[in-house]
Amino acid sequence: MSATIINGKAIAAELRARVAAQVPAFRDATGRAPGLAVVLVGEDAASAVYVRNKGRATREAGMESIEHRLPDTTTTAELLDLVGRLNADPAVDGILVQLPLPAAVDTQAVIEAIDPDKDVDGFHPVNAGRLATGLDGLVPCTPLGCILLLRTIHPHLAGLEAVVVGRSNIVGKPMAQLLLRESCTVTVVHSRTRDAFAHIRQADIVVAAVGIPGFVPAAAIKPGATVIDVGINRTDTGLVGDVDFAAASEVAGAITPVPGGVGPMTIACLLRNTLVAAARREGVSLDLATIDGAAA
Ligand SMILES: NC(=O)C1=CN([C@@H]2O[C@H](COP(=O)(O)OP(=O)(O)OC[C@H]3O[C@@H](n4cnc5c(N)ncnc54)[C@H](OP(=O)(O)O)[C@@H]3O)[C@@H](O)[C@H]2O)C=CC1
Ligand SMILES: Nc1nc(=O)c2c([nH]1)NC[C@@H]1CN(c3ccc(C(=O)N[C@@H](CCC(=O)O)C(=O)O)cc3)C=[N+]21
Repeated sequence: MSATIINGKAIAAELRARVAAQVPAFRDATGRAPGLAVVLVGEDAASAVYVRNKGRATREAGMESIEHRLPDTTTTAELLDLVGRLNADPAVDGILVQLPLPAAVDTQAVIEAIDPDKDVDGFHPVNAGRLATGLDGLVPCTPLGCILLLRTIHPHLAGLEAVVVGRSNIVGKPMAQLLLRESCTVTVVHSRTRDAFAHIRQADIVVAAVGIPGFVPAAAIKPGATVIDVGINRTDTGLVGDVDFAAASEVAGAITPVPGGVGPMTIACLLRNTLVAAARREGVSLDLATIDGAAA
């Protein structure tokens, strides 16, 4: 069997277009564009590429991109000061501090300093708590992008068995919360799980966010399952995911490629979250079901 390849690049382009289509109404209502501030500390080459891509996508959607590039000697105090100024700036609707930060910086303090209503990454404990308790908030971009990809295959996710591989605060845990919100039966496996593959083999939906190239083998996938590969691993042979794509695509029912799967959705969801944050701050109403493509 040959799996459906889920075209994240195309689905992300559609989401970006739906977000961009809402920007003129926001401008008319408020007299300004939604603004996204991105903070990049240090010279990490991969981070610089993402930040450049985010800036371009933001401008293409008709939003304002505000980039702050700081040296890798930047202190926690300096970052807290910058975040404080961005919190107070009425032209800034979204704040993203690119991770990882240099080891000397107190990352948690920086995340907690961001105004939760401008936290377009959804990493602030207030937004994690809102997600866990069913309140409206800002949801992490990568897991949200995974849900939107899953919906293209499964219009109804309720009742499906989902296994999330990885339990990080930025991917695995919020992914599990979102799948639970969709009424999936959710299992989270991690490095201390006794037999991760035994769990994965039961899953209708596998979301792999491990950071190990090809960690999930074809033998661990239930025939026909939907596989979402979050992994972005740079190897000698190029960018690869956490799933053995070539073999897994012979077993799965549907699978995301790397590149061209989850990555582009992360950026599209960042624009979506910036629009959502801007609209909530200004009291402008939005039809989220239409933007997310979930309208009947
Ligand atoms: N496409 C995108 O937009 C994004 C992609 N990524 C990519 O996703 C991947 C994961 O990222 P992130 O969540 O930040 O990574 P982390 O390193 O923070 O988390 C990795 C998780 O994998 C688990 N793990 C490690 N080894 C095993 C194992 N042998 N068996 C089972 N579980 C294991 C860890 O378990 P434990 O907790 O026990 O240590 C941990 O929970 C990376 O490749 C990253 O580059 C990340 C963000 C966005
Ligand atoms: N505060 C913060 N928020 C993040 O969301 C965040 C972060 N820090 N740090 C790093 C990770 C990683 N991440 C990606 C975004 C886009 C692609 C992406 O567009 N990938 C393309 C390929 C890009 C390439 O070729 O390098 C693809 O998969 O097709 C990948 C990874 C966001 N992250």
